[in-house]
Amino acid sequence: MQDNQSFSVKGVLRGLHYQLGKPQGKLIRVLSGHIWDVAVDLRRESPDFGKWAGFHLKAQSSADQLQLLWIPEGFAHGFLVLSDTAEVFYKTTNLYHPAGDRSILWSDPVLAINWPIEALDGIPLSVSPKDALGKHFLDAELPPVEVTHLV
Ligand SMILES: Cc1cn([C@H]2C[C@H](O)[C@@H](COP(=O)(O)OP(=O)(O)O[C@H]3O[C@@H](C)C(=O)[C@@H](O)[C@H]3O)O2)c(=O)[nH]c1=O
Repeated sequence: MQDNQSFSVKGVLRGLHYQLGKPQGKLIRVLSGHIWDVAVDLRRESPDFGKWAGFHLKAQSSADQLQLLWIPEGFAHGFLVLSDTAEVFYKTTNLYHPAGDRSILWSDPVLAINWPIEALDGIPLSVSPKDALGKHFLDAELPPVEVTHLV
């Protein structure tokens, strides 16, 4: 539906983002560099609700397999750039919908995401003002329960 591309330097942390109203599944590919990518299950009906999963994603070199990560609708998404620079390309299942744009705090203590900050070799984290004001998980406005998931 929409193609996005972002460029970031080492230490940039984006997330944890999701959209209300027009949820976005995301197919992630790193064009250059190395990121640690994380998905958080926000589907209240899911047995994995509130759990996170992290993945190292690197650009494909001639010897490597192509790495693509699929993040379904109903998940929050974020990543931390571990290489000097990184270009990330991702396709989404819905268009950007600013009114539904939401951010959960990357450092939320309930989620307790184990970001690989030690891999930054002392480079400080860089979080946007918007993401620094992300909601705590327990205060976040979550997507509605998907009736289709219950049957
Ligand atoms: C994502 C996006 C942002 N924007 C604008 C809004 C704002 O002015 C500027 C920067 O927005 P952000 O700070 O949200 O950009 P960014 O931190 O790159 O947001 C992305 O982060 C990763 C982790 C995701 O999961 C993506 O879905 C997306 O939310 O770009 C668009 O116009 N269209 C878009 O699709």
